[in-house]
Amino acid sequence: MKQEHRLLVINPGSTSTKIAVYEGESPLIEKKLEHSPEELNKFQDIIDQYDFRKDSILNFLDEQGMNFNKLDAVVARGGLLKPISGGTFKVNDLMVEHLRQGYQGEHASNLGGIIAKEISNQLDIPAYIVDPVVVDELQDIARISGFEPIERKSIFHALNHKAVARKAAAQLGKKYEEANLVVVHLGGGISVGAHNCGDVIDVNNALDGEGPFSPERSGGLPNGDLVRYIDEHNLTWKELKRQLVGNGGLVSYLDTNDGKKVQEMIQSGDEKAEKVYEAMIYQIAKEIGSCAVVLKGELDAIVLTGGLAHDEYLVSRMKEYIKFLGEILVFPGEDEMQSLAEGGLRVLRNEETPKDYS
Ligand SMILES: Nc1ncnc2c1ncn2[C@@H]1O[C@H](COP(=O)(O)OP(=O)(O)OP(=O)(O)O)[C@@H](O)[C@H]1O
Ligand SMILES: CCCC(=O)O
Repeated sequence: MKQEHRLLVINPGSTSTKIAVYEGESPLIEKKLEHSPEELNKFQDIIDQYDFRKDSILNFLDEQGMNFNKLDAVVARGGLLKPISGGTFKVNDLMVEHLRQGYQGEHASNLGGIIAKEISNQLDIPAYIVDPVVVDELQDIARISGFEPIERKSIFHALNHKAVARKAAAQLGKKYEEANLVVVHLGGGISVGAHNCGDVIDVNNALDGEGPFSPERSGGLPNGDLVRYIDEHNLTWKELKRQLVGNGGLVSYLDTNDGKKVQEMIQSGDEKAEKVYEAMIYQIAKEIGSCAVVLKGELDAIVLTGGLAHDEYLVSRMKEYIKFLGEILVFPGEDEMQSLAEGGLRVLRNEETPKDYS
């Protein structure tokens, strides 16, 4: 009988590192290693977490009695590289260099490709990344910001967007390449993308202050007031990022990034929590409306996904705003580990040629 390919899958997120071992499409081991703020705050920059994250992964796999020699590849979630098209990329030295330097900035997923490459080098097997956060399929007009020195960028939860969009299209009896969808990833960050026949032609840069606020991100802010705030507080770029990206949004107003906690606050009559949560839903709904306009109203469905899509209160409040736009499909949570494994398998099975990062 033909042996299925075995893959190690690594997905470093802002507060956790998800690990899995797949045999074909089936997970043999799955683990989410949670990292407390106390653990992570010890590190100045995300890249400084490299040894800590790698050791956490290797220690866990050792505890599981993992036989590394049976692996065929390591697949990881990739980070803030140069803008690239979607698909599976082989991790090469240039990619590792760009992930280390944070070519387009800092993000936990920068660590994915670097750790994957190191483990794969030791085992003499390939390392891949799939649909990294810099997948760029923007239509040209969407690149224009309104101020010439600054161009809009595509930075979003591409892996989950693409995976869920394919599922939604299948549910609608269409190929992804034939469907028009507005996909809404509701995680620690929130990205809302207009998917036009297989390409994400416009999306808010979820990491860099575009679009709605989210559990951890401020989203777009009034420019003038932001500049005054930086000036008054004498902030460096790094200090500002720390406030707006990790400590913006719900964290800034309610001191938590946890949607379930916010729900508890609302249920116990906390009026501020209710108002702020409603404002987040309102901003997301506005962004969905923008994407519906980008698609000129010709959309097959709006697709809600990510952790917050588990929250029935949020989903029903959201529907009040957007139901006039058409069908709404909900895929709570994310399927990133499975999507990473599938991206690696397509290459190992010679169904797809891995792309070269150059
Ligand atoms: N049942 C639920 N009710 C309300 N909120 C929930 C529920 N389950 C998860 N969440 C919230 O979803 C958010 C996290 O979503 P998710 O796990 O998709 O994000 P992440 O992976 O941490 O970050 P990102 O997706 O931005 O990379 C948190 O605010 C979490 O509390
Ligand atoms: C995936 C990039 C956007 C974010 O982390 O919010």
